[in-house]
Amino acid sequence: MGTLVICDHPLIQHKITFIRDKMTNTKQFRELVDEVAMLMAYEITRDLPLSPVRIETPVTVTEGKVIAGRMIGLIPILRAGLGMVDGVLKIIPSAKVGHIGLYRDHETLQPVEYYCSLPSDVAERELIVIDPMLATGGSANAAIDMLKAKGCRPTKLMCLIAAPEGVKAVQEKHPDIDIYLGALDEKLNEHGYIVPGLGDAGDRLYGTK
Ligand SMILES: O=P(O)(O)OC[C@H]1O[C@H](OP(=O)(O)OP(=O)(O)O)[C@H](O)[C@@H]1O
Ligand SMILES: O=c1cc[nH]c(=O)[nH]1
Ligand SMILES: [Mg+2]
Repeated sequence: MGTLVICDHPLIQHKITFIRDKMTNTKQFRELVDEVAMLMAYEITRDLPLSPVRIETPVTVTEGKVIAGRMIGLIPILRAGLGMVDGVLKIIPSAKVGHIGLYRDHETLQPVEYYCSLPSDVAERELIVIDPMLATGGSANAAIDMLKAKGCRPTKLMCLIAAPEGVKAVQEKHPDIDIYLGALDEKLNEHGYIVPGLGDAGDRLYGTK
């Protein structure tokens, strides 16, 4: 089973509280999501391998450590996943970005695919799937399915807020994936929304409702 990491650093908890607040406007919401994504990237990169390098300080020659060149790809699920990409890229600037377009049918809650564009060397990269919301888990599972079907190597799923139902669904279907969350909420409501959640992440990011 992949690991489940709740990134509950006080800064992340503080910012998620304002992200949840319905009085937070679109501009503030976007900025906060960007900041939390950046802070979560710190935790997500904790296992990056290092290699030694000899450098010269103004005082002496010494051995430092640098990231050992692991190739990473970020796969935001459109639309809402886009809101977290720039924050992660601030920490992992060499990552390439592929996009998967999925929307959740409002009646059936099933994900519907409408776009897929991946970097040419995607199969050589370790992929992090990004979406602020993990509700039923249908969208995340569909994105991971699509990547695996193309011979790619998704290893991590990064979400701002999840419902226990979504975590369980991904763990059952893709036990090889490590899940990183900013918060694990209580439940889904009868409309498939996370409670307490933050409402519709895409609409709040882009002001579409
Ligand atoms: O776990 P699930 O039950 O699949 O729900 C989560 C999905 O729902 C939202 O996308 P939405 O369908 O609202 O599309 P949008 O990002 O374009 O708003 C969210 O960003 C996830 O992709
Ligand atoms: O609570 C939810 C569930 C799915 N998608 C969202 O944007 N919010
Ligand atoms: Mg939406």
